[in-house]
This record gives sequence, structure tokens and C-alpha cells, in this order.
Amino acid sequence: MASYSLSFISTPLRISFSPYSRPPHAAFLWHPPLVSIPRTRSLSLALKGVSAIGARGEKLSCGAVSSTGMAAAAGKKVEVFDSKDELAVHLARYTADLSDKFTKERGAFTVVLSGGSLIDYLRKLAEPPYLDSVEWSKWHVFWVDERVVPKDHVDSNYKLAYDGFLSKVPILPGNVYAINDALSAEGAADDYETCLRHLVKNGVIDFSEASGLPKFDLMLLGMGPDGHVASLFPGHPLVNEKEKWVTFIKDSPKPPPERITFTFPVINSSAYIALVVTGVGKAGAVQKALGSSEDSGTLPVELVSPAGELTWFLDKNAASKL
Ligand SMILES: O=C(O)[C@H](O)[C@@H](O)[C@H](O)[C@H](O)COP(=O)(O)O
Repeated sequence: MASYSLSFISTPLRISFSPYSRPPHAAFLWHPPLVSIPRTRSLSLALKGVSAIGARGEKLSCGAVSSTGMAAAAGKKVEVFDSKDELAVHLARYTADLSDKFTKERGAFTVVLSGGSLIDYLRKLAEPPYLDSVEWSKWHVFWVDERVVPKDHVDSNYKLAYDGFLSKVPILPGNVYAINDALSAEGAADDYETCLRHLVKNGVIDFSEASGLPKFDLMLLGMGPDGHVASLFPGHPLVNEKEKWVTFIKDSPKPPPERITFTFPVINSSAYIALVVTGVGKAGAVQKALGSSEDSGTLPVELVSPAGELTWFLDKNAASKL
């Protein structure tokens, strides 16, 4: 069993456990006497989570405490930030730490992006100190889902990422793997899967012998208010796809309708997943996934359960129902 030191990050009430790069599913020892925190509603939630899990003897990743809340669950870490800016600061450090780790370990860092607000939360990576310290030439960038539109279309996730992030950091253009936008949705999904298989074969993307699936180093996911992740929507049969690595949808409830998307087996084969979720409109789905909720049924986000480590990055609005 390993233990982790507690360190104050920004306010006296925020505690995190370092390093981020500890082994997935490492055990966690809770040392209440080391810290003195007022017994708030959120802290008692946190302690309930920790002791319940400890009582079952399960292995835990650590949780994080903030002035707005904490949750801890097996294999999951939940961080709640007072502001979106603070979230962006910590997401940059988390990503840069993983970039260092994988660059040293494998000589490459495979990062999977989603669309939506996530791209804006990567903005601090394009600023000092990360702009100069990250080994950008080792990055290989993919999309967990993409809208089947031209790359210069306003709906393109490639365009969103290029304008908001990729154009601001020195990632090699040849290491950015966009879909072939000249193909149909089905053709683009097949083509993207072929590209992934090639990159697994030549060692750029890690491979899980156990599952026979690609193992991306870091997947950065957003979540919709309905609990969708990637382009895997509640009640849609694609949620259950087990064979393909990449598939397509032509009736996406979120426009535009035609998209390609990674499937859950590939998503869950990742070494690290960050779920970045902000805004009160997502508080219900966050509550369903992490708190107590009367709702039956399973949201797609609840199926995110990586072989490696899952960290939720929430702002206090998204965490307001926890
Ligand atoms: O292409 C897409 O539509 C996205 O990849 C999608 O899965 C997104 O990540 C969520 O809808 C969250 O988006 P927001 O963070 O903007 O709400």
C-alpha cells in the first residue's frame, strides 16, 4: 500500500495528492489528523466516500478537497474548482505532468481531444511556463469524436482545436491526426480506425495486450448536459458498440447530425482520462454519475471507466448538486 503526501495548492481548504503520475489504482491512505478542515457539508460527503470505500477494502485513488466540494470513489478522482480559470490552471499542470511522464517513458505522448468547451480550458498550456517547457514535438493529437464537415467549417472540432489551441503551440503538423473530411461518415470512421491501427503497429499509440485495444496516454473528454461523451448519446445503440474502434452516427441529437466517434472499449482502454465539466446545466448529470440520484438508467458518462485513472475536473456550478 502506498501513501501520498497532502499539499496545499491555492487556498487553505484545497488539498491535492501528488504526484499525478502515480500508478493507476494505487492505494490511498487517509490521514485526517494531518489536516484541519471545518466540517462542511462537502467535507462530510467526502469523508463518507472515503470511509465507505475503505470499509469494503477496495483500492482507491485519492480524492481532492476544495472549498466547494470533494468526492472520492474507486479508480476515480474528483476535483472541484471555484472558477473556470482555476480549473484551466490545474488542467494545464495535469496535462503537462502527463506529457513529461509519457515522453520519458515511451518517447511519445498520445492525446485525444473532444470538441466543445474543453478546448478553451486548455488555454493555459499555450502560455508560460508550459509553452516552453512541454516537449510539444512528442505530442500526437487525435479526436475522440469529429463532426463530418470540412476542416474549415464552423462546426469542425479540428477547426475549434486548431484555432483555440493547436495553432498556439509547436506541435508538429504531421502529428495531428484529423479525419478525412472528403469521405462519408462511414468512410471517415473506417479511415480513422485504419490510421489508428497503423499507429499502433508502428508504436506511436500504445497497445493493451490484455484487451487487444489501443491505449491512449490521455483522453480529454467533455460531457453534454444529457450525459453524453464523445458522440455516444443516451439511448443510442452506439453506446453498446463492442467490435469497432471508431464508428459513425448519422442521427446525432446534438447538431450536426453526422459524426465519427471512438467507442467505449477504446475510450476505456486509456491510461488516463480527464472529464472536464462546467456549468450548472450539467449539475444533474454530474449528480447522477457521482452523487446520489433517484434516476434509473445509465448515462453514457457513467460508462467511462478506464483501465487507468479517471479524473473529473468540475467547476463549482457543475458540482452544485453533489
Ligand atoms: O463534438 C462534440 O460535440 C463534442 O466532442 C462533445 O462530446 C462535447 O465534448 C460535449 O458535448 C461537451 O461540450 P461542451 O463542453 O461544449 O458542453
